[in-house]
Amino acid sequence: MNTRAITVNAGSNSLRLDLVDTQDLRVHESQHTSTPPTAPESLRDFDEFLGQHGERATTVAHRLVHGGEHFPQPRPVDENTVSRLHELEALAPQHVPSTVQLVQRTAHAAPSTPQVLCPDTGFHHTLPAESRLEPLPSRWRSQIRRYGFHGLSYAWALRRTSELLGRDAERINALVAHVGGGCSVCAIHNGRSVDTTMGFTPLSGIMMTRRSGDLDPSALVWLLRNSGEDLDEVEAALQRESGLLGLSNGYSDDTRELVEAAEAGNDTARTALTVFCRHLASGLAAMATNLDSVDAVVFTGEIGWNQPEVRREVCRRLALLGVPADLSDNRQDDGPVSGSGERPPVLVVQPREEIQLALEATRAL
Ligand SMILES: Nc1ncnc2c1ncn2[C@@H]1O[C@H](COP(=O)(O)OP(=O)(O)O)[C@@H](O)[C@H]1O
Ligand SMILES: CC(=O)OP(=O)(O)O
Ligand SMILES: [Mg+2]
Repeated sequence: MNTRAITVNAGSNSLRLDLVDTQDLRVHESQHTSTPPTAPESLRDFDEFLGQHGERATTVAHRLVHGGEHFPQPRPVDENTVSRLHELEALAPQHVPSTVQLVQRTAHAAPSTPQVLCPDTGFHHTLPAESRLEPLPSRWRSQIRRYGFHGLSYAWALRRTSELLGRDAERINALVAHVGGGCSVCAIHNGRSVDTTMGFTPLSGIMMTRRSGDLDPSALVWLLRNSGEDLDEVEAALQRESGLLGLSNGYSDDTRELVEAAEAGNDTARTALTVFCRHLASGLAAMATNLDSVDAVVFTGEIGWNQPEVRREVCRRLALLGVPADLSDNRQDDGPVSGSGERPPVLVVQPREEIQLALEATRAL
């Protein structure tokens, strides 16, 4: 029986395509392109991958970064999908327009293969009202609420944490940091998301590699009134020229380059990293206020997985919560980087959104 799903992860700066066996969860083929998903190079790789595997795949599973109100859970693509997705484009302008294009391209390349949209917001459907509400007048609150993102990554990290601790997911309390191109932190209580730092859109919460994260709302008003830049220019700067890239004066959005520069004496790079770690630690400390115990602190996402200097600095700042900071370097596999017997353990989990996508899409069909 054919059990292979194509997974499409249109990130802000990259396109990840994988062919995943939904039974043994092995990845058979991968194509990762480091240009935005609708750049010519990414589209060429997409067409080639779909051409090779599209007709024989059981499904094409797309990561939908913002599910909004229309797509609370994974759902097969139908004739209304594209018009509904258009309504979400403004909420995640770096992600949803790419997904629209890739859904349409798939329908063209593999018309008989069912497509499924898997929302990154889905994992957070358990957020209680106190974490969903924004303190705004009632006339705005029906539109503006907190959603939460990186849900595919959190769902996978929870599954792995459960396997590593040998405890049912429903009995796990954890603080999880997804640190990649976009960054957020999530509090998991008894296996459910109860709070997270990203709210209405993926521009919010803690600072990221290129995105600002939260900003004093008055700063935005001030910029629009006084900076001489128009609305689109201000938005583009917050989405693409801020975060690590902005703080390092355009030097890099990549923590590997910034760590190297900081070690060679570049103070601007060091400051950018310090602010980044402060944001992550503050996010984790804030999320801890939702829990009465913590079974594990988990780092995932590309940076969470492969940047030990960031993990150490973040954990050093969490000493008051009893989080160990004497951590080992990178691992080849998922597991603890804290010493044996230290509590709560600090775990690293390789981001595997493609496996979670394949699992969720198969369930939705
Ligand atoms: N230490 C790092 N390792 C890998 N990627 C990093 C690192 N530091 C920063 N990055 C950035 O994170 C991105 C990878 O994260 P990912 O979430 O997969 O990307 P995207 O934002 O496209 O979804 C890369 O584009 C890179 O710019
Ligand atoms: C939601 C989000 O920030 O996604 P990414 O990290 O892929 O940019
Ligand atoms: Mg990503």
